[in-house]
Amino acid sequence: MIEIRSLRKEYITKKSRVVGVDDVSLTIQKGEIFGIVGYSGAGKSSLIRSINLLERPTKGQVIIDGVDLTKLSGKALRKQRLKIGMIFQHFSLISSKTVFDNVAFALKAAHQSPEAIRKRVLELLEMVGLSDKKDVYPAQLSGGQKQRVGIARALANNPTVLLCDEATSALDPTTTKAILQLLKKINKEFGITIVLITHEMEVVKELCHRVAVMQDGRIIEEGDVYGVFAQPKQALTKQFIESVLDFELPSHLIRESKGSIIKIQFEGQLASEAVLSDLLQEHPVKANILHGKIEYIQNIPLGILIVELTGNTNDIQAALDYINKRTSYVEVIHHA
Ligand SMILES: Nc1ncnc2c1ncn2[C@@H]1O[C@H](COP(=O)(O)OP(=O)(O)OP(=O)(O)O)[C@@H](O)[C@H]1O
Repeated sequence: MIEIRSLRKEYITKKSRVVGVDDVSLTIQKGEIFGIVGYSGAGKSSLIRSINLLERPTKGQVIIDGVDLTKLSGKALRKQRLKIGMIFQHFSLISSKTVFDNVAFALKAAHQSPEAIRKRVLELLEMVGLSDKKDVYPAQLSGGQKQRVGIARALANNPTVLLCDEATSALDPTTTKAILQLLKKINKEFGITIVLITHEMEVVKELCHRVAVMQDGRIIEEGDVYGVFAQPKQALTKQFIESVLDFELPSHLIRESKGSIIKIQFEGQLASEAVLSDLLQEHPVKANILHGKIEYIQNIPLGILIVELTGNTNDIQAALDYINKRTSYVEVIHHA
């Protein structure tokens, strides 16, 4: 378990004092995949780098499995850090070393025997699907392969925590998916707690169990991923969600509409109920579907339907009341 308590990170520059993280408290459970999302400058890097003390917090505590890292230094800190692996946006591999030696490097730092190192490196390279690349140099690898080496290196000392600093931001969508699948597998098979920072909500949707949204150094919203996607509370969270779930109706559809255009949201098993056909049997309105989709978040469906209702005002109001009762969320986007 990771407990972050009242963490503050200030940077003192020649001209000013910049607050990177402003009083953040967070508990991340063992075995969880926890996403931290925010725009550039929100403080995500400062926060994740404080977890392994790559940045030493100005104030506050970082307690991992009961050990307060902020109280440690020197050898004791280096020993605890072996339990925390980290991967980076630009991979941070050593260009003059082969794939094998890049991974072995992490084990040498932990003073393992050459035989144990060899066995472990081969095991790790097989796990990330790079056994055939062990003797090549980073420059000969694709971005996705480089990140696989980064993952193998990060896992070398059997950490309990893996920190991912924008780990897929430099990769194309297909490679991103493959790396996210690998991270999912690692989390499932080894029960490693994963903390990742990203500016892409799509990554959170694919991978995370819980998410926190950061703005100006603070966490402004936190919750399980399905709940945050289905019912975001803060304006910034809504903006992030829209980047994944939203779409724009062609403006002529809205201009020419003679009824009410509504957005209906169906959560979980409600997504498979025949609400619209029931509605049309019970209410004298017409329903014209303008857009519809079902997203699966953590394998739970979230259905979104945009419908134009036409009929007389009272019937439309009664239809809206009916939909309200049967679904999770309904919003009138436009009234003719
Ligand atoms: N070494 C530093 N010296 C001074 N200010 C810093 C330093 N590192 C970060 N900051 C400042 O701290 C704030 C948070 O930056 P941080 O890099 O943590 O945000 P971020 O959300 O990770 O952004 P990005 O996605 O662009 O990396 C910013 O105002 C940034 O300018």
